[in-house]
Amino acid sequence: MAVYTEVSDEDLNAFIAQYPLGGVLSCKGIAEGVENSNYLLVTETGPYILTLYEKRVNRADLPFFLGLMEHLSAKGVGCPVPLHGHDGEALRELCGRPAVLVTFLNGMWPRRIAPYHCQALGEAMAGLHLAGADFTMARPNNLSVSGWRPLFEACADRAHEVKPGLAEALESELDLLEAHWPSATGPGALPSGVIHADLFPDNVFFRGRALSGLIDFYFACTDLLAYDVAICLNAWCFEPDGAFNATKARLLLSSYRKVRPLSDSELEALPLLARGGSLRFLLTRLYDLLNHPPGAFVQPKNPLEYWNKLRFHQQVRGPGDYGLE
Ligand SMILES: Nc1ncnc2c1ncn2[C@@H]1O[C@H](COP(=O)(O)OP(=O)(O)OP(=O)(O)O)[C@@H](O)[C@H]1O
Ligand SMILES: N[C@@H](CCO)C(=O)O
Repeated sequence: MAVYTEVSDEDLNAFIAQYPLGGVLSCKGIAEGVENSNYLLVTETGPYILTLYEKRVNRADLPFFLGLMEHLSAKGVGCPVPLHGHDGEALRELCGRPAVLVTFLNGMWPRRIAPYHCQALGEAMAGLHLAGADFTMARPNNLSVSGWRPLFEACADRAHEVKPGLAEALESELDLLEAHWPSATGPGALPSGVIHADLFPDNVFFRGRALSGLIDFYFACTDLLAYDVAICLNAWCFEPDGAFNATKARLLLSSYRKVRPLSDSELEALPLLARGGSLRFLLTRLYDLLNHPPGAFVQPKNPLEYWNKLRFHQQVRGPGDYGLE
Protein backbone atom coordinates (compact mmCIF):
# COMPACT_ATOMS: atom_id res chain seq x y z
CA MET A 1 0.00 0.00 0.00
CA ALA A 2 1.81 3.11 -1.20
CA VAL A 3 0.42 5.24 1.60
CA TYR A 4 3.28 6.47 3.74
CA THR A 5 1.37 9.37 5.32
CA GLU A 6 -2.05 8.69 6.85
CA VAL A 7 -4.63 11.51 6.77
CA SER A 8 -7.28 11.87 9.49
CA ASP A 9 -10.88 12.67 8.55
CA GLU A 10 -10.58 15.98 10.37
CA ASP A 11 -7.43 17.01 8.48
CA LEU A 12 -8.92 15.85 5.18
CA ASN A 13 -12.19 17.78 5.60
CA ALA A 14 -10.29 20.94 6.52
CA PHE A 15 -8.03 20.48 3.48
CA ILE A 16 -10.89 19.91 1.02
CA ALA A 17 -12.84 22.88 2.42
CA GLN A 18 -10.17 25.05 0.76
CA TYR A 19 -11.51 23.95 -2.66
CA PRO A 20 -14.89 24.48 -4.40
CA LEU A 21 -15.49 20.72 -4.48
CA GLY A 22 -18.29 20.20 -2.01
CA GLY A 23 -18.09 17.75 0.85
CA VAL A 24 -15.96 14.59 1.05
CA LEU A 25 -17.88 11.41 0.22
CA SER A 26 -14.94 8.95 0.38
CA CYS A 27 -11.15 8.84 0.46
CA LYS A 28 -9.25 5.61 -0.03
CA GLY A 29 -5.48 4.95 -0.11
CA ILE A 30 -4.21 3.63 -3.47
CA ALA A 31 -2.07 0.51 -3.29
CA GLU A 32 -0.15 1.07 -6.53
CA GLY A 33 2.99 3.13 -6.83
CA VAL A 34 6.03 3.24 -4.58
CA GLU A 35 7.13 6.86 -4.44
CA ASN A 36 4.31 8.95 -2.97
CA SER A 37 1.13 8.64 -0.88
CA ASN A 38 -1.90 8.62 -3.19
CA TYR A 39 -5.57 8.67 -2.30
CA LEU A 40 -8.67 8.28 -4.46
CA LEU A 41 -10.88 11.10 -3.19
CA VAL A 42 -14.56 11.43 -4.09
CA THR A 43 -16.43 14.63 -3.24
CA GLU A 44 -19.87 15.88 -4.17
CA THR A 45 -18.38 17.12 -7.48
CA GLY A 46 -16.66 13.90 -8.53
CA PRO A 47 -13.45 11.83 -8.20
CA TYR A 48 -9.98 13.33 -7.69
CA ILE A 49 -6.49 12.15 -6.77
CA LEU A 50 -4.92 13.49 -3.60
CA THR A 51 -1.14 13.13 -3.58
CA LEU A 52 1.15 13.70 -0.59
CA TYR A 53 4.72 13.89 -1.83
CA GLU A 54 7.31 11.76 -0.07
CA LYS A 55 11.08 11.41 0.07
CA ARG A 56 12.10 11.49 -3.59
CA VAL A 57 10.11 14.60 -4.53
CA ASN A 58 11.78 17.91 -3.67
CA ARG A 59 9.15 20.48 -2.71
CA ALA A 60 11.04 23.11 -4.71
CA ASP A 61 10.44 21.05 -7.86
CA LEU A 62 6.67 20.93 -7.47
CA PRO A 63 5.96 24.22 -9.29
CA PHE A 64 7.75 22.73 -12.32
CA PHE A 65 5.72 19.50 -12.20
CA LEU A 66 2.39 21.25 -11.65
CA GLY A 67 3.10 23.91 -14.25
CA LEU A 68 4.13 21.23 -16.74
CA MET A 69 0.91 19.25 -16.28
CA GLU A 70 -1.14 22.42 -16.82
CA HIS A 71 0.93 23.30 -19.90
CA LEU A 72 0.67 19.82 -21.43
CA SER A 73 -3.05 19.54 -20.75
CA ALA A 74 -3.62 22.89 -22.45
CA LYS A 75 -1.72 21.48 -25.46
CA GLY A 76 -4.06 18.50 -25.61
CA VAL A 77 -1.92 15.90 -23.82
CA GLY A 78 -4.10 13.62 -21.69
CA CYS A 79 -2.70 14.14 -18.20
CA PRO A 80 -3.86 15.13 -14.70
CA VAL A 81 -4.49 18.83 -14.08
CA PRO A 82 -3.80 20.36 -10.64
CA LEU A 83 -6.82 21.90 -8.94
CA HIS A 84 -6.66 25.38 -7.46
CA GLY A 85 -8.28 26.29 -4.16
CA HIS A 86 -10.42 29.32 -3.34
CA ASP A 87 -7.15 31.22 -2.88
CA GLY A 88 -5.94 30.27 -6.37
CA GLU A 89 -3.19 28.01 -5.02
CA ALA A 90 -2.61 24.44 -6.19
CA LEU A 91 0.29 23.49 -3.89
CA ARG A 92 -0.52 23.09 -0.20
CA GLU A 93 0.56 21.11 2.85
CA LEU A 94 -1.29 18.26 4.55
CA CYS A 95 -0.05 16.23 7.53
CA GLY A 96 3.35 17.83 7.16
CA ARG A 97 3.76 16.83 3.52
CA PRO A 98 3.47 18.90 0.34
CA ALA A 99 0.04 18.00 -1.08
CA VAL A 100 -1.86 18.54 -4.33
CA LEU A 101 -5.25 17.59 -5.73
CA VAL A 102 -5.34 16.63 -9.40
CA THR A 103 -8.08 15.56 -11.81
CA PHE A 104 -8.90 11.88 -12.07
CA LEU A 105 -8.00 10.16 -15.35
CA ASN A 106 -10.17 7.32 -16.57
CA GLY A 107 -8.40 4.30 -17.97
CA MET A 108 -6.35 1.31 -16.90
CA TRP A 109 -2.64 0.75 -17.18
CA PRO A 110 -1.74 -2.40 -19.19
CA ARG A 111 -0.62 -5.32 -17.03
CA ARG A 112 0.35 -7.35 -20.12
CA ILE A 113 2.05 -5.29 -22.83
CA ALA A 114 0.81 -5.96 -26.39
CA PRO A 115 2.48 -4.60 -29.55
CA TYR A 116 -0.31 -2.05 -30.00
CA HIS A 117 0.48 -0.61 -26.57
CA CYS A 118 4.04 0.07 -27.72
CA GLN A 119 2.84 1.68 -30.92
CA ALA A 120 0.49 4.00 -29.01
CA LEU A 121 3.14 4.79 -26.40
CA GLY A 122 5.70 5.86 -29.01
CA GLU A 123 3.23 8.28 -30.59
CA ALA A 124 2.15 9.70 -27.23
CA MET A 125 5.73 10.16 -26.04
CA ALA A 126 6.67 12.07 -29.20
CA GLY A 127 3.54 14.20 -28.76
CA LEU A 128 4.60 14.92 -25.19
CA HIS A 129 8.07 15.97 -26.33
CA LEU A 130 6.62 18.32 -28.97
CA ALA A 131 4.00 19.75 -26.58
CA GLY A 132 6.73 20.48 -24.02
CA ALA A 133 8.95 22.33 -26.50
CA ASP A 134 7.62 25.76 -25.51
CA PHE A 135 7.28 25.10 -21.79
CA THR A 136 9.23 27.97 -20.25
CA MET A 137 10.35 26.29 -17.00
CA ALA A 138 13.36 23.98 -16.80
CA ARG A 139 14.48 21.35 -14.27
CA PRO A 140 17.81 19.53 -14.41
CA ASN A 141 17.52 15.74 -14.24
CA ASN A 142 18.90 14.85 -10.80
CA LEU A 143 18.71 11.17 -11.77
CA SER A 144 20.79 11.41 -14.93
CA VAL A 145 24.48 10.51 -15.15
CA SER A 146 25.56 13.08 -12.52
CA GLY A 147 23.20 11.54 -9.98
CA TRP A 148 24.18 7.90 -10.43
CA ARG A 149 27.53 7.82 -8.61
CA PRO A 150 26.11 9.13 -5.30
CA LEU A 151 23.36 6.48 -5.56
CA PHE A 152 25.95 3.82 -6.38
CA GLU A 153 28.15 4.84 -3.44
CA ALA A 154 25.16 4.62 -1.12
CA CYS A 155 24.61 0.98 -2.24
CA ALA A 156 28.08 -0.33 -3.04
CA ASP A 157 28.92 -1.81 0.36
CA ARG A 158 25.79 -4.00 0.43
CA ALA A 159 25.20 -4.66 -3.29
CA HIS A 160 26.72 -8.16 -2.88
CA GLU A 161 23.68 -9.05 -0.73
CA VAL A 162 21.60 -8.81 -3.91
CA LYS A 163 24.15 -10.27 -6.33
CA PRO A 164 27.80 -11.17 -5.68
CA GLY A 165 30.09 -8.95 -7.76
CA LEU A 166 27.31 -6.46 -8.54
CA ALA A 167 29.14 -3.46 -7.10
CA GLU A 168 32.25 -4.08 -9.19
CA ALA A 169 30.20 -4.54 -12.37
CA LEU A 170 28.17 -1.39 -11.72
CA GLU A 171 31.25 0.70 -10.98
CA SER A 172 32.79 -0.36 -14.27
CA GLU A 173 29.57 0.52 -16.15
CA LEU A 174 29.35 3.82 -14.32
CA ASP A 175 32.92 4.71 -15.32
CA LEU A 176 32.09 4.04 -18.98
CA LEU A 177 28.82 6.00 -18.93
CA GLU A 178 30.40 8.99 -17.19
CA ALA A 179 33.15 9.02 -19.82
CA HIS A 180 30.88 8.72 -22.87
CA TRP A 181 27.48 10.12 -21.91
CA PRO A 182 26.03 12.26 -24.74
CA SER A 183 25.82 16.00 -24.20
CA ALA A 184 22.84 18.32 -24.56
CA THR A 185 25.14 21.24 -25.39
CA GLY A 186 28.10 21.94 -27.62
CA PRO A 187 29.20 20.20 -30.85
CA GLY A 188 27.40 16.89 -31.47
CA ALA A 189 24.79 17.73 -28.84
CA LEU A 190 21.60 15.67 -28.89
CA PRO A 191 18.17 17.38 -28.86
CA SER A 192 16.89 18.05 -25.37
CA GLY A 193 13.68 19.30 -23.83
CA VAL A 194 10.94 18.26 -21.41
CA ILE A 195 10.93 14.50 -20.79
CA HIS A 196 8.69 12.39 -18.54
CA ALA A 197 11.61 10.16 -17.43
CA ASP A 198 9.33 7.52 -15.81
CA LEU A 199 7.00 6.43 -18.64
CA PHE A 200 6.52 2.90 -17.34
CA PRO A 201 3.33 0.99 -18.14
CA ASP A 202 1.87 1.82 -14.71
CA ASN A 203 1.98 5.49 -15.67
CA VAL A 204 0.17 5.13 -19.01
CA PHE A 205 -3.60 4.65 -19.16
CA PHE A 206 -5.60 2.95 -21.90
CA ARG A 207 -9.34 2.73 -22.58
CA GLY A 208 -9.63 -0.39 -24.73
CA ARG A 209 -6.88 -0.14 -27.31
CA ALA A 210 -6.71 3.66 -27.17
CA LEU A 211 -4.13 5.42 -24.98
CA SER A 212 -6.16 7.75 -22.75
CA GLY A 213 -3.62 9.53 -20.56
CA LEU A 214 -0.20 9.84 -18.90
CA ILE A 215 0.31 10.25 -15.14
CA ASP A 216 3.08 10.57 -12.57
CA PHE A 217 5.11 13.51 -13.87
CA TYR A 218 7.22 13.64 -10.73
CA PHE A 219 10.47 12.68 -12.41
CA ALA A 220 9.82 14.98 -15.38
CA CYS A 221 12.77 17.21 -16.22
CA THR A 222 14.83 18.82 -18.95
CA ASP A 223 17.03 16.20 -20.57
CA LEU A 224 17.89 14.37 -23.80
CA LEU A 225 14.69 13.48 -25.64
CA ALA A 226 16.19 10.20 -26.86
CA TYR A 227 16.89 9.27 -23.22
CA ASP A 228 13.11 9.18 -22.64
CA VAL A 229 12.87 6.86 -25.66
CA ALA A 230 15.58 4.62 -24.18
CA ILE A 231 13.76 4.45 -20.83
CA CYS A 232 10.65 3.30 -22.69
CA LEU A 233 12.54 0.64 -24.69
CA ASN A 234 13.45 -0.83 -21.31
CA ALA A 235 10.04 -0.46 -19.70
CA TRP A 236 7.89 -1.69 -22.61
CA CYS A 237 9.94 -3.95 -24.89
CA PHE A 238 11.16 -6.74 -22.64
CA GLU A 239 9.04 -9.83 -22.00
CA PRO A 240 8.39 -11.12 -18.47
CA ASP A 241 11.06 -13.81 -19.04
CA GLY A 242 13.61 -11.08 -19.73
CA ALA A 243 13.75 -11.51 -23.51
CA PHE A 244 13.94 -8.36 -25.63
CA ASN A 245 11.03 -8.03 -28.09
CA ALA A 246 12.40 -6.34 -31.23
CA THR A 247 8.88 -6.17 -32.76
CA LYS A 248 7.62 -4.07 -29.87
CA ALA A 249 10.72 -1.90 -30.09
CA ARG A 250 10.28 -1.37 -33.81
CA LEU A 251 6.63 -0.37 -33.31
CA LEU A 252 7.51 2.00 -30.47
CA LEU A 253 10.35 3.64 -32.39
CA SER A 254 8.55 3.86 -35.72
CA SER A 255 5.41 5.43 -34.23
CA TYR A 256 7.58 7.89 -32.29
CA ARG A 257 9.51 8.82 -35.44
CA LYS A 258 6.32 9.48 -37.40
CA VAL A 259 5.57 12.31 -34.95
CA ARG A 260 9.10 13.44 -34.12
CA PRO A 261 11.96 12.14 -36.32
CA LEU A 262 15.02 10.80 -34.48
CA SER A 263 18.32 12.10 -35.85
CA ASP A 264 21.08 9.67 -36.86
CA SER A 265 23.02 10.83 -33.79
CA GLU A 266 20.07 10.02 -31.53
CA LEU A 267 19.69 6.57 -33.09
CA GLU A 268 23.41 5.87 -32.73
CA ALA A 269 23.26 6.96 -29.08
CA LEU A 270 20.31 4.69 -28.20
CA PRO A 271 22.37 1.71 -26.92
CA LEU A 272 24.39 3.94 -24.59
CA LEU A 273 21.25 5.81 -23.45
CA ALA A 274 19.54 2.47 -22.81
CA ARG A 275 22.51 1.33 -20.71
CA GLY A 276 22.23 4.55 -18.71
CA GLY A 277 18.49 4.13 -18.33
CA SER A 278 19.06 0.56 -17.11
CA LEU A 279 21.62 1.70 -14.56
CA ARG A 280 19.38 4.54 -13.30
CA PHE A 281 16.45 2.29 -12.42
CA LEU A 282 18.71 -0.50 -11.20
CA LEU A 283 20.30 1.92 -8.73
CA THR A 284 17.07 3.46 -7.41
CA ARG A 285 15.55 -0.01 -7.02
CA LEU A 286 18.74 -1.30 -5.36
CA TYR A 287 18.76 1.67 -2.97
CA ASP A 288 15.08 1.18 -2.10
CA LEU A 289 15.57 -2.56 -1.59
CA LEU A 290 18.60 -2.11 0.68
CA ASN A 291 16.80 0.60 2.66
CA HIS A 292 13.38 -1.06 2.78
CA PRO A 293 11.74 -0.42 6.16
CA PRO A 294 10.80 -3.73 7.79
CA GLY A 295 7.07 -4.37 7.75
CA ALA A 296 6.37 -1.70 5.10
CA PHE A 297 3.37 -2.47 2.90
CA VAL A 298 5.14 -1.26 -0.24
CA GLN A 299 6.99 -4.10 -1.96
CA PRO A 300 10.30 -2.87 -3.47
CA LYS A 301 10.85 -3.55 -7.15
CA ASN A 302 13.50 -6.01 -8.35
CA PRO A 303 16.78 -4.26 -9.27
CA LEU A 304 18.04 -7.37 -11.08
CA GLU A 305 15.31 -6.93 -13.71
CA TYR A 306 17.39 -3.95 -14.78
CA TRP A 307 20.67 -5.81 -14.41
CA ASN A 308 19.39 -8.18 -17.11
CA LYS A 309 18.37 -5.25 -19.30
CA LEU A 310 21.76 -3.62 -18.85
CA ARG A 311 23.49 -6.85 -19.88
CA PHE A 312 21.32 -6.95 -23.02
CA HIS A 313 22.21 -3.41 -24.07
CA GLN A 314 25.89 -3.99 -23.37
CA GLN A 315 25.94 -6.53 -26.19
CA VAL A 316 23.84 -4.47 -28.63
CA ARG A 317 25.87 -3.66 -31.72
CA GLY A 318 23.78 -0.67 -32.87
CA PRO A 319 20.26 0.74 -33.34
CA GLY A 320 19.50 -2.08 -35.80
CA ASP A 321 19.27 -4.42 -32.82
CA TYR A 322 16.21 -2.46 -31.71
CA GLY A 323 14.16 -3.70 -34.63
CA LEU A 324 14.98 -0.78 -36.91
CA GLU A 325 15.38 -1.55 -40.60
N1 LIG B 1 -4.69 11.37 -12.10
C1 LIG B 1 -4.94 10.08 -11.85
N2 LIG B 1 -6.09 9.51 -12.28
C2 LIG B 1 -6.38 8.22 -11.98
N3 LIG B 1 -5.59 7.40 -11.25
C3 LIG B 1 -4.42 7.93 -10.80
C4 LIG B 1 -4.03 9.26 -11.08
N4 LIG B 1 -2.82 9.49 -10.49
C5 LIG B 1 -2.48 8.35 -9.86
N5 LIG B 1 -3.43 7.39 -10.06
C6 LIG B 1 -3.45 6.05 -9.48
O1 LIG B 1 -2.50 6.01 -8.41
C7 LIG B 1 -1.46 5.06 -8.71
C8 LIG B 1 -0.13 5.59 -8.21
O2 LIG B 1 0.10 6.82 -8.84
P1 LIG B 1 1.60 7.27 -9.19
O3 LIG B 1 2.16 6.28 -10.16
O4 LIG B 1 1.62 8.70 -9.54
O5 LIG B 1 2.26 7.06 -7.75
P2 LIG B 1 3.80 7.00 -7.42
O6 LIG B 1 3.93 6.74 -5.98
O7 LIG B 1 4.48 8.17 -7.99
O8 LIG B 1 4.17 5.65 -8.19
P3 LIG B 1 5.44 5.26 -9.08
O9 LIG B 1 6.09 4.18 -8.29
O10 LIG B 1 4.79 4.79 -10.35
O11 LIG B 1 6.30 6.46 -9.26
C9 LIG B 1 -1.51 4.88 -10.21
O12 LIG B 1 -1.03 3.60 -10.60
C10 LIG B 1 -3.00 5.01 -10.49
O13 LIG B 1 -3.63 3.78 -10.22
N1 LIG C 1 9.09 3.27 -12.41
C1 LIG C 1 10.12 3.07 -11.38
C2 LIG C 1 9.52 3.35 -10.00
C3 LIG C 1 9.20 4.81 -9.84
O1 LIG C 1 10.31 5.58 -10.12
C4 LIG C 1 10.61 1.62 -11.39
O2 LIG C 1 9.88 0.77 -11.92
O3 LIG C 1 11.70 1.37 -10.84
